[in-house]
Amino acid sequence: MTQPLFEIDQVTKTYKKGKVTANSGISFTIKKGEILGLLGPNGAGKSTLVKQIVAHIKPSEGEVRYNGSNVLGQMKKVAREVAYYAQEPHALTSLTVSEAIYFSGRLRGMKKQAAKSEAQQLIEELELTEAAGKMLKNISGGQKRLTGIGTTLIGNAGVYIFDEPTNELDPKKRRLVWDLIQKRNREGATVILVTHNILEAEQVVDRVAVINHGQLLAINNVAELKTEVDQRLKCEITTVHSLTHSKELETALEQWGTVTRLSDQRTRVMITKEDAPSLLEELNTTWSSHIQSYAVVPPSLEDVYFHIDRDQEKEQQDPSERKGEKTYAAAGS
Ligand SMILES: Nc1ncnc2c1ncn2[C@@H]1O[C@H](COP(=O)(O)OP(=O)(O)OP(=O)(O)O)[C@@H](O)[C@H]1O
Repeated sequence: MTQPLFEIDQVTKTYKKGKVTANSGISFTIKKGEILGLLGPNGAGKSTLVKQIVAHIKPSEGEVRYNGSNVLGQMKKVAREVAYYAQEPHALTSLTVSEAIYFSGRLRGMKKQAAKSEAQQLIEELELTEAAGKMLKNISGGQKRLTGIGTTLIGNAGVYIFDEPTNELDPKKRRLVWDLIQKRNREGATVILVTHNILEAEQVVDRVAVINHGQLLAINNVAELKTEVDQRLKCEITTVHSLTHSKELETALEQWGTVTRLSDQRTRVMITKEDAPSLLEELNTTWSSHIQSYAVVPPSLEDVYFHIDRDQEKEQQDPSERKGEKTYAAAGS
């Protein structure tokens, strides 16, 4: 078996003499060349985990190994080979955009000329040309983020860790950033991505680790996670009038599966894949004058996330509901 790139082994971090637990007993591996998403709500312990991975935080217990050795024993190598985009804004506010990107390349061991030309290329790719000569303290929040992306991408690190890279960016810039991250991954880089933006993450990640209350709740590829949650499809229907005035339609929909009213005129029916064609035919014939539009959608990563989160909330409320048989967390896979 090929050795994983990172092994996160029973990692725990506590603060305030053990009173605050940022994470607890987390174990999983990261494969070379994959894009792994870390999902979880605010305060879940995601940033703490990535800081442990890049050796910025020493675990209270357990260890993180990079290519088989503890990251704490090879901090210079890790700093050179693992580019980390932190959530906190850039500290070097008196540098210009191009200086910040150029010097990051130099710190990663690049020769002057190579750093200069790659910085120039990244400035163009990130559409920062107009801001290139301005100091970081004088540019917008979004431009600061893009500069941070540039300082992370320069120098072909091999591993990129991004903590919320698309915060504060407009939709066009977000797309630009995802494209650049995916391009690096196609060239062989490993990417770890912390994000709240599940819909965007779904487009780019190979596997997802779901974290909450400092614990790893699930790790698997998106398709597998989805089948573990619910194999039914969602049929979302917009009616011409409120469903309150179409009792017959509501009763008819209830024959197909669980009906949820999303708003006055929007309704969701959970249906099996096999039933979908017949339901659509009925909507098109019997109910066509009642219906404005409909769409059949498979479960999304967002559904997976809320499903897992709901399970954990239940377990915390009532430990007797602990679901020993749940097999989301394929730790070490
Ligand atoms: N230096 C610290 N001292 C005390 N508690 C801390 C410290 N850093 C983090 N914590 C606590 O550890 C927990 C996990 O924090 P962390 O920043 O890892 O979460 P996160 O998932 O990255 O959250 P967000 O999505 O909001 O950035 C939180 O309860 C946080 O308050």
